[in-house]
Amino acid sequence: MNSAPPDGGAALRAIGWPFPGVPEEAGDPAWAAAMAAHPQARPARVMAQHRSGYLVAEGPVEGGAVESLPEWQRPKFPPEQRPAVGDWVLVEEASIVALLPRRSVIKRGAAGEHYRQQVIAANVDVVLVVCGLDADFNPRRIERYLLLVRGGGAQPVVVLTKADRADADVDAALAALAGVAGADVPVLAVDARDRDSVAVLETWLRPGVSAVLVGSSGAGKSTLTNSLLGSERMKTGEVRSSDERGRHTTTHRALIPLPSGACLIDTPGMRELKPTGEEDLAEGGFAEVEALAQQCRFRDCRHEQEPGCAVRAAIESGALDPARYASYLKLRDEVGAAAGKLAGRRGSKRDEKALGKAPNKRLDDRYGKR
Ligand SMILES: Nc1nc2c(ncn2[C@@H]2O[C@H](COP(=O)(O)OP(=O)(O)OP(=O)(O)O)[C@@H](O)[C@H]2O)c(=O)[nH]1
Ligand SMILES: [Zn+2]
Repeated sequence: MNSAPPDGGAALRAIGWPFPGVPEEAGDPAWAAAMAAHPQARPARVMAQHRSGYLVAEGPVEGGAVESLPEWQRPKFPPEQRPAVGDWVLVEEASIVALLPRRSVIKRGAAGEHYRQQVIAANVDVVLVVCGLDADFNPRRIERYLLLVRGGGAQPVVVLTKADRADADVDAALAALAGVAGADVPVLAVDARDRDSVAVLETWLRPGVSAVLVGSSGAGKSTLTNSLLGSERMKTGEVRSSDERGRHTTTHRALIPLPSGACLIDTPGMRELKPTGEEDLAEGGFAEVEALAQQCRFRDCRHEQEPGCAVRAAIESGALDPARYASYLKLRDEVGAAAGKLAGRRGSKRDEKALGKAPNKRLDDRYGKR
């Protein structure tokens, strides 16, 4: 049995431990099994990479450096399987002994010399997609964020800031997003500077929830964070020191406990989301465009000059917004290009003939030959 922490798990809960109660009551069979296999270990949450190891937290105040599992340091170990910010690990002494299975993940495609996937954050329950109701308001950008965060297992919530501004047209924005966000994505308009106004978000920020903010520069993410923190605000910059062995003094920028009981994960990677190639345009918010394409007379219709094209007909009748369709095409190409690189990488790793062609063919079927 894992030893119960003296506070019954409250410290872990403040940094997003997803279950009420003490750790050995982990409400997830895979987690419970991993914990049973390491009875001396304590759960901790990854805040950052740290030299060859990681900085982890066991509560809202302290963080410490721990050693990584040796296999994670092998150059060929798949980077997306190494711990990332938000991952839960089991720690014994000052070493990680296990990574608890991810409940959700936000990844991005990273093009370099070799195509890779990067895990930006793990175990994120809620993604707040922040966009200002000023000149920055852009349904296309929101559409893009929704596509990139869906599929990873997190719930997106669109937060329209600057609703208090004289030039904000809340009704027009909600109308523009009606076909974009879908019934499963809440859209809320707030004054991010006002604590009472942002309180509507607390429905999604309950204890045990881990949330991240995405949105372009100036959208109001820091303002929103400070309002959600309310009177706790000062704690974010607080530095505590500790003499315990193996402990380092650190601030808790990566995991920010909120008074509502949720935990905000703040990591720079959230600023640059790019398709991984695994996104699904139908599930990612473009179901109606994909459904239209199914109705074209020709299965390989390019929606250009072909007769019987349902997509063009919908644009002409006003049923499909041409800007949304243009955005769909652009994202489809981006996802398709990333998917091609992903398939190429997977193919080159195994038998080119056996596996390399199959994913490419599947992608051609889905997205057309490019
Ligand atoms: N009137 C009004 N101003 C807001 C609101 N939200 C943010 N602002 C202002 O917009 C500016 C940018 O807000 P930030 O919170 O710094 O934006 P950010 O998303 O954190 O920007 P980066 O740190 O560059 O990513 C600041 O001057 C805020 O005061 C709002 O709801 N209403
Ligand atoms: Zn067509």
